[in-house]
Amino acid sequence: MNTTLVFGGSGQLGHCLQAVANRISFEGIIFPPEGEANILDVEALTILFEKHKPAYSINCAAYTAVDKAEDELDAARKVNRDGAENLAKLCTKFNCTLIQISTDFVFEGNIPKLLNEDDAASPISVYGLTKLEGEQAVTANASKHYTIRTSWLYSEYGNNFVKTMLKLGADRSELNIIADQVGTPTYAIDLAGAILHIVNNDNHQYGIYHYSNEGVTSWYDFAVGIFDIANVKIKVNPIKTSQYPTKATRPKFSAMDKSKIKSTFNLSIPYWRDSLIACIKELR
Ligand SMILES: NC(=O)C1=CN([C@@H]2O[C@H](COP(=O)(O)OP(=O)(O)OC[C@H]3O[C@@H](n4cnc5c(N)ncnc54)[C@H](OP(=O)(O)O)[C@@H]3O)[C@@H](O)[C@H]2O)C=CC1
Ligand SMILES: Cc1cn([C@H]2C[C@H](O)[C@@H](COP(=O)(O)OP(=O)(O)O[C@H]3O[C@@H](C)C(=O)[C@@H](O)[C@H]3O)O2)c(=O)[nH]c1=O
Repeated sequence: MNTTLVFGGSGQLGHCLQAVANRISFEGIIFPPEGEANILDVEALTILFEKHKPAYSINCAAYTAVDKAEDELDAARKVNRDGAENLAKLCTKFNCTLIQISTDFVFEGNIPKLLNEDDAASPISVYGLTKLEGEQAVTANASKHYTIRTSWLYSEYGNNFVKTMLKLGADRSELNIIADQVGTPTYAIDLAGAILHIVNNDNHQYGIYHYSNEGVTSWYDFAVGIFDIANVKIKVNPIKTSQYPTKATRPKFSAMDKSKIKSTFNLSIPYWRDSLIACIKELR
């Protein structure tokens, strides 16, 4: 039986992988505690690889605080680039396939079209830059890798936009939400299912893939959908990016084309609103 090691298992996607692996009785998946699986600690990682001899490693570990990263380039780069590079080198040494998770924020997002894997990445934030450097480190150092770019993750676990909206909706009567940033929300449970599907149906077509839910929306329409589905009465005002100043600049348009992952792995992807309904049902 193959062993799969998950790094960053205590984060949002890590929790979703645990939930889906349990649900589908996925065998041989291990979630080592962060104390034993710090992706910056090559010695500890080597011990783990020697012990478990994994066929797959899934890297969910990341520095994900987008605004904070603007003041913490070194800290973000350490985890997002150096950590990914450490895992890539060990995977090559131990003949393991690395599944690296990346982001739509590697794109500048100035062209209103569905982005595919060959479109040029040109990040406009420190977080996006360090995630792109992580992708490049993986491509350069892992002989077998699937690098999956995803976007706007949410779930019942960790911190995310859906939970923030529900929290704010409980004690505010009005909210201003940016309407001129467009992309696709992704239920992290769906992504976790897709990752385990790839492990189960590995056809060695290594490289970069895009995965989000289907459809395109703005943060404003996403928020309206959240309150509508959760039956929360609140006034939501559409605003421009310039009316909601943040440290990091975010792409205006970062919806991705998923044709490659769907055809390569025979995957079907749920529409974003259907998955949002499923998540809110879990949350309630
Ligand atoms: N969240 C989102 O909207 C999106 C996320 N992504 C990508 O998806 C992946 C998963 O994101 P998500 O689960 O939401 O992120 P989280 O921030 O929820 O989880 C990241 C996890 O990584 C852990 N971590 C940080 N540094 C290290 C380290 N040195 N060694 C081991 N673990 C570490 C964190 O632990 P601790 O909390 O203790 O620091 C945390 O548990 C990331 O690669 C992210 O860049 C892509 C698009 C959208
Ligand atoms: C809370 C709030 C946010 N917003 C806007 C700010 C921002 O443009 C957008 C989302 O804000 P958040 O800070 O929740 O999301 P953010 O952390 O920017 O989300 C990103 O995280 C990283 C990790 C990724 O990889 C990306 O794909 C993306 O999911 O909503 C409002 O307009 N009004 C509000 O009240």
